[in-house]
Amino acid sequence: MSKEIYENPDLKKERQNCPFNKEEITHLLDGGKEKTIERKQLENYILSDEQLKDAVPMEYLSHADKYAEELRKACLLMHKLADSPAGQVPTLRALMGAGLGSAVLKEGNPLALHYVMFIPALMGQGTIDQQAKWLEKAYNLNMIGTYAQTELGHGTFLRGLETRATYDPKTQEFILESPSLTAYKWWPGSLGKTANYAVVMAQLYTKGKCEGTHPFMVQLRDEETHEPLPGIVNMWLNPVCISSYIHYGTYVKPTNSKLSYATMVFVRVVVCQDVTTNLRKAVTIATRYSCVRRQSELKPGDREPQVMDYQAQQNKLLPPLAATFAFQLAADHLWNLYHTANNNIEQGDLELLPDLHGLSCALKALCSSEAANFVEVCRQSCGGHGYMSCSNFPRIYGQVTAAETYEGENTVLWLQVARYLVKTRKEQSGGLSVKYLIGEEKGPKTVDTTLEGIVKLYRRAAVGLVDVAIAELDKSGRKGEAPHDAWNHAAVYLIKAAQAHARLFVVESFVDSLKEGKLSAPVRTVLSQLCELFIIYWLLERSGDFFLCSNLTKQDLLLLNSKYVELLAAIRPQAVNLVDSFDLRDEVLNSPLGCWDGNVYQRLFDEAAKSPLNQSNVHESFHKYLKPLLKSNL
Ligand SMILES: CCCCCCCCCCCCCCCCCCCCCCCC(=O)SCCNC(=O)CCNC(=O)[C@H](O)C(C)(C)COP(=O)(O)OP(=O)(O)OC[C@H]1O[C@@H](n2cnc3c(N)ncnc32)[C@H](O)[C@@H]1OP(=O)(O)O
Ligand SMILES: Cc1cc2nc3c(=O)[nH]c(=O)nc-3n(C[C@H](O)[C@H](O)[C@H](O)COP(=O)(O)OP(=O)(O)OC[C@H]3O[C@@H](n4cnc5c(N)ncnc54)[C@H](O)[C@@H]3O)c2cc1C
Repeated sequence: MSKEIYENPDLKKERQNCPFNKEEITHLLDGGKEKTIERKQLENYILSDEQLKDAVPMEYLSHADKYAEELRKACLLMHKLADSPAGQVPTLRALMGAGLGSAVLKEGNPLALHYVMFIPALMGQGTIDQQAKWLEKAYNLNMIGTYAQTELGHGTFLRGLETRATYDPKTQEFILESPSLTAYKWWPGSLGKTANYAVVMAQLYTKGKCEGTHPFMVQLRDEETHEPLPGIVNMWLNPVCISSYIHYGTYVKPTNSKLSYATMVFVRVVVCQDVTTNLRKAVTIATRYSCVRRQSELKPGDREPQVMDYQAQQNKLLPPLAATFAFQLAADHLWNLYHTANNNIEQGDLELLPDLHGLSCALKALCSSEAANFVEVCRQSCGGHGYMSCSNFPRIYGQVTAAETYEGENTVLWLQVARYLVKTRKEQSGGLSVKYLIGEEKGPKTVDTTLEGIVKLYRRAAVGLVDVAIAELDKSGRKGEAPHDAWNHAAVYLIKAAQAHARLFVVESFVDSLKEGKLSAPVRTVLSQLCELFIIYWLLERSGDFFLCSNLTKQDLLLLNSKYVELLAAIRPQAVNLVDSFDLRDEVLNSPLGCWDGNVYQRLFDEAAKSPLNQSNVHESFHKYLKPLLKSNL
C-alpha cells in the first residue's frame, strides 16, 4: 500500500487555489523549460547517489575528517561529471555554487577554485601556447589549481602585493620569492592541502624595473607524491608568466594594464547569482516555517495564528522574497553584459571593460551585502530553531557574508564604482551609466507614486548623489586639498552615490524584465506586486537619499507607506506558492525548518537525535569532571 505522504495541514491549505502557474516562474528563473528539465535531471543524477550522502552530519566530524569527507565526495562528483546528463559546463556551474553543490558538499568544495578561478584565469589571460599546454591538463584534472593573489599583508591593494617575480634574461626564467612574512600567500582556497599548481599574482621585475602585478603559473607540489616542491616556503620556483608580455627578454606593455584583473570580474559576476541562490534558500526555509509555526495570540481567544499572519513577520520576509527576483534578473543582465564585453575584449575592443568593472563591482557589493542582511532577518524570523546548526541558516549566512569580503571587499568595490561614476559624469562619456547619468529626468521634480514615478525617483537619486559627491570633491579642491585627500574626505558621499546607482540598476532590471517578459497575466500580477513592494521598500529604507535629490514630501512618504502595507497583505497569501516556485529540493535546503512537507517538529527531533551526545544518557565527562565537582563541596 502506498505510504501516505505527510503534508502539514497549514502548508497544504497555503497551496490550495494557487492563482498562478508555479512552473512558469520556475522556468523563468531557470532560463526556460528545457533548462528546468536539465536541472531536475542533473539533481536526480547527483542526489540519488548513495555514496554522496553524509553518513553522519558534517558538524560532528573533526576538521581533518570534514576535509577528507568533502574531498572524497568532490572527487566522486568529478568522476560523475563525464556521464552527466546536463553536460560539463552546466554541471560544473551547478556543482560549484550554493545550489546543488552545497547539497552534497556542505562544508565547501575543495576543487571549487580550480574551476571558478584557476581555469578562467588560464582562459582569460594565458597565451594560445600556454592554453594548449595547461588547459587540457586542467580540464582532465591532471592538475589541480588555485588562484593565489592575497597575501598576509595585502588583499585589496594589488599594487602593494609583495611577492616578486624577477626575470633572469640569462636563464630566461622568473624567480618567484616571498621577501617577507607579510608576502606569504594567505587565503587562496585549496592552497593548503589540495592544489598542486597555482596562478600566482606577483610584481614583475625585469631589468631592475617593476612592471606591476602579473599572473604566473607555479607548480606547488610534486604531481606524484603531492609533497611541496623544494623551497616552496621561500618560493624559488620555476614559474611561467601567464601572459605574453615578455618578448625575447623585453617587457611589452599589455593593451590594458587591468586585463590581469579580468578573472576577478568573472567571479564578481557569478557571485551575484550565487548569493541570490543562497538568499532563495533562506527565504524558502523561513517562509515555510512561518506558515507551519503557530505562536501567541492575534485575536483574543482564537487559536494561535500562523506567525506569517503577523504584519511584522510579513515585513521581515516579503522584501527578501521580492529581492530574490530582483537580484536574479539583475544578475542575468550582468551575465549578458559580461559575455558581450568578453567577446569584444577577445577581439581587442576594450570599450565596455570600465562599464563591466563598474557594474560587476556594484552588483557584487549590493547583492552580497543585501543578501547577508536578509539572510540574518530570515534566521531571526524563525526564533530559536533558526539558531540551530541544522536549520542551515548558520552555513548560508557564513557563505553570503564571505562574499561581502572575497573577490573585492565591498567598501573598496563601492569606491571603485564611485570612481567610475564620477569619471563618467564629468566626462559625460559613453558607457552603461550614460543611460542613468545623462538620461536624467528633465522637467519638474514633482513626485508621482506610480511605478514609473518611483523609478524616476531612483534615477534622480542616482544622478543627484553623484553630483553631491562631485560637489564635495570640488569644494575640497577649492580649499587646496590634494585629489587623494579630497577623495578620502568625500568617501561617505561617494559610497552613497555608488549604492544608489547599484539600486537603480536592480530596479530598472526588475521593471524592464516585467515589461519585456512573455508572462501570463497571473504571473505578471504577482511579480508586479513583488516588484512594486521591493522598490517601495528600498525607497522607504533610504528615504534620505530621495529627500536630498527630489521633491519627495512627507505626504508622499505616508502614501508610499500605506501602499507598502497593502502590498504585504496582497502578497501574503501567495508566499508559500512563490517559494515553491523556486523548486528547491529538501536536500538543497538541507533544513528541517524548510522541508516541503512541513513536518518540522519530527525532523528537528530526528536531527537532534543524531548528535553523538545523544547516543548515551550520561556522557563520560560526567564521571571525569562534573561528579568530582559535585562532591567537592566548594
Ligand atoms: C570546463 C571548464 C569550465 C570552467 C568554467 C566553470 C565555471 C564555474 C563557475 C561556477 C560559479 C558558481 C558560483 C561560484 C561561487 C563563488 C565562489 C567564490 C570562491 C571564493 C573566491 C574568492 C577569491 C578571491 O577573493 S581572489 C582575490 C580577490 N581580490 C580582489 O578582488 C582585490 C580587490 N582589489 C582590487 O580590485 C584593486 O586593487 C582595486 C580596484 C581596489 C584598486 O586597484 P588599483 O589601485 O590598481 O586600481 P585604481 O588605481 O583604483 O584604478 C586604476 C584603474 O583600473 C581600473 N580597474 C581596477 N580594477 C579593475 C578590474 N578588476 N577590471 C577592470 N578595470 C579595473 C579602475 O577602474 C581604474 O580605471 P581608471 O580608468 O583609471 O579610473
Ligand atoms: C572565504 C574567503 C575566500 C577567499 N579566497 C581567496 C582566494 O581563493 N584567493 C585569493 O587570492 N584571496 C582569497 N580571499 C582573500 C580576499 O580576496 C581578501 O580578503 C579581500 O580581497 C579583502 O582584502 P583584505 O583581506 O586585505 O582586506 P583589507 O583590504 O585589509 O580590508 C580591511 C579594511 O580596510 C578597508 N580598506 C582597504 N582599502 C581601502 C580603501 N582603498 N579605501 C577605503 N577602505 C579601505 C576595507 O574596506 C576594510 O574595511 C578570500 C577571502 C575569504 C574571506
